[in-house]
Amino acid sequence: MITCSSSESVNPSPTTKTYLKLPSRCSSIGRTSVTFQSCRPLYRSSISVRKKSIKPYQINATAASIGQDVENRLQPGSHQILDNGNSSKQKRVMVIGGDGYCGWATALHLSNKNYEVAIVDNLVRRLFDHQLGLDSLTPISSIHNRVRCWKSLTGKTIQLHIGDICDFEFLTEAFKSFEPDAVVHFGEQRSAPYSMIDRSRAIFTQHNNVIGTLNVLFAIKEFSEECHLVKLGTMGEYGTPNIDIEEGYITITHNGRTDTLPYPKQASSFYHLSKVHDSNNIAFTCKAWGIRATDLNQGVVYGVKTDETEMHEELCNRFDYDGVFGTALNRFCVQAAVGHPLTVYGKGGQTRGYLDIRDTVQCVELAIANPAKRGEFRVFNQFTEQFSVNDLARLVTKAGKKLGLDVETISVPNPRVEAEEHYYNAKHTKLIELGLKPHLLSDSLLDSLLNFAIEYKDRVDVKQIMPSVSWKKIGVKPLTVPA
Ligand SMILES: O=c1ccn([C@@H]2O[C@H](COP(=O)(O)OP(=O)(O)O[C@H]3O[C@H](CS(=O)(=O)O)[C@@H](O)[C@H](O)[C@H]3O)[C@@H](O)[C@H]2O)c(=O)[nH]1
Repeated sequence: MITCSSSESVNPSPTTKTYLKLPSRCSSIGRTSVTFQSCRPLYRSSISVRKKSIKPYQINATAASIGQDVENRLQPGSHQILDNGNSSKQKRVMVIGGDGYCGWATALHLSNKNYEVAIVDNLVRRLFDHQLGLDSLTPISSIHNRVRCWKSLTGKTIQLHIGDICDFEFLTEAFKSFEPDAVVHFGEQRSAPYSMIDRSRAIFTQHNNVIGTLNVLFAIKEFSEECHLVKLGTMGEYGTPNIDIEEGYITITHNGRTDTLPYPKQASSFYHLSKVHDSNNIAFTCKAWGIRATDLNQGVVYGVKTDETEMHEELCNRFDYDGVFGTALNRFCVQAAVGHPLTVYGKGGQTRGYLDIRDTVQCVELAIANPAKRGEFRVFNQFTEQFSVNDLARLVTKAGKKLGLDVETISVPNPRVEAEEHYYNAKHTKLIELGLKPHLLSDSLLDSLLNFAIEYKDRVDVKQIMPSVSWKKIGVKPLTVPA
């Protein structure tokens, strides 16, 4: 049994400085505070915004107590880089959005691989849950307790900088104090339904994502020009064209002339569009300023456990199953566990690239270990297998039957505007060439995901399962959530 010495200290230190930006109500660009005049409060309850001087807060945990189980998972070796060609130091990776689903798993993985890690996060993902009345299937610890627990188990420190990257003053502090060699940027509003709730959420998503990324690009240019940006993009940037999807670029011959051009983008939500805008801004700054960047066009992620999050319950990752943040396969597993019919939207022929969260962390590590060149804008399609929604429903039904679950499927009127039957064939070879060893969706993985959902099924709020956000009905009026 492993004990974690942080578990008694639930509250963060009173000296913690935080700056939380509330969605859509106000935001700041650089030192200029901008208020969206037309944005009214989103919800009936009022939440005050504290806007204070910003100092990164570094957690120092208590002494390590390492059990045998944990020791087995710890990684030997360290990632060294040459410093001015003379001495060497550990590679320093800033994980923006390191408190979220993919970010937390990645921060732990990189720390375990002996990178020096700093998490930058404004904790707004937790605020979305409070505002919308949602919760993770799994109970999750505060970020402060998470990093204390990690330190306690492994002896490794993860720095914590709580603040908003849309605030350039905060980001500057974080960059200057940490001096990253690489920045992994997960710090965006990542739900397509969230971005389609109402006008203010659409604006929040695009402002937060596009301005945040622009600030990161400016910070790299100003303070850390050798730094490699590893940016989480999405396969959704490409849409569902009736031709094969390439990795970022396509060579076209037109009127007798040939060129290699960015692959056409046809995103289908304000969220997915924000990623398209990001890609364009990054590509431009690679050319104009010589930034080195990798855009990881990730597919739909499933799963929850990684080697590191499994080490202790306080390291447990979040697992979303609701109609706003839950993604298809994770949702279907929870639905099967609680006896809710699987919610296939429309005809169910919607096909996407999928990957296990253990491959997300592997892919990010591979991108960091093999950086882009100065001025290069690299694009990798980050998924391992393609499935239609109907395929997923069939797989979960079969796996559920083996566990004695009676799994039904219903066709829900599609709340989105998307093709429900289409051609889909996307390339995904570049990460494999770099050494990715995929965890493909197997019967045993589905069994374990279903068992995981069954273990926590008492925490499921079935009211959150059906989709509630309609692409066509989005309006200008801020939507509130009934109690
Ligand atoms: O209960 C459900 C949930 C989803 N779908 C369908 O499943 C497909 C995927 O939806 P999703 O909610 O699993 O994923 P999506 O909204 O596309 O977004 C997720 O996956 C994206 C990768 S991709 O889909 O664009 O490749 C990431 O960028 C996002 O951050 C992540 O939230 C869609 O056609 C959707 O209509 C259903 O049929 N039933």
